[in-house]
Amino acid sequence: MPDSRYSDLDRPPLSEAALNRALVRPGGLWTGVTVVESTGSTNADLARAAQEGAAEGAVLVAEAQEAGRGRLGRVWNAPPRSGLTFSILLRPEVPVASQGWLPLLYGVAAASAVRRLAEVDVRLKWPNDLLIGERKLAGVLAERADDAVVVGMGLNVSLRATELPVATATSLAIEEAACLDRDPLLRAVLREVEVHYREWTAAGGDAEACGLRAAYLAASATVGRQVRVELPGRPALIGRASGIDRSGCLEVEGPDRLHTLSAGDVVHVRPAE
Ligand SMILES: O=C(O)CCCC[C@@H]1SC[C@@H]2NC(=O)N[C@@H]21
Repeated sequence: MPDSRYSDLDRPPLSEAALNRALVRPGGLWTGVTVVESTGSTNADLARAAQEGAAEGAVLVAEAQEAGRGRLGRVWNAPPRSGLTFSILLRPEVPVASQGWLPLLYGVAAASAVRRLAEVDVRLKWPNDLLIGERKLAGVLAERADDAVVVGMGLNVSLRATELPVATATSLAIEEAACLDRDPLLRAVLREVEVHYREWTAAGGDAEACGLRAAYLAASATVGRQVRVELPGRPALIGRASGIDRSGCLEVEGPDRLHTLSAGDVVHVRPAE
């Protein structure tokens, strides 16, 4: 049954011109925002552009995605204009060992922007899922393209309960958030990413020195919790998430020893205390 609280009027298109006016400025990180009606994957498109030599700071937004890519080989699809699906192209000049912080940085920035604008309590499931309670509001996928990194985000804005890809997801509309307007949400996320990225690169990628590690721990819903981590090609690990190391890896106190994980799918197995 259609949900009478929503109509297509709640899903106005994004204006490329307005976004460029708001975000692109001399000396700023963002060099241009492109809005397309539909594409396969904004991450794949920007990865191709990166390989062809595109400069840092390109932003690509799609009103609809037909083959959106998620972490660990999953898909990310949403009805047109019901969310934000966009990618950015970065060329971080920091040591490779520190680059694992980039997806976490993005999570911290996006969570802070959404929290402020939408007035919802967003926390981070490692590495960078945005959660409200235990429900997923947004996901972030960082992919290497030669020496560039493409970071894409999918944020559920006006999805109705019947449109959620999985029952464990949520949207700003379902959470009765203070803002369902995609334009200010997108601007806020990109501005916050720029601030954190500038601080992190100025600190040579040292997440401790620029306060990123502390900001991540403050936003984390995972550290301190009992977790099950599904690991690619290995049995799942059950233990207590105890910290984040210097490279952004998750530390889990397992039954045998301390494990340091650079990838994996975390499940919070007990409610937060
Ligand atoms: O699995 C996740 O949680 C990450 C989802 C990331 C989806 C976004 S949508 C925009 C960008 N383009 C893609 O193909 N994927 C990312």
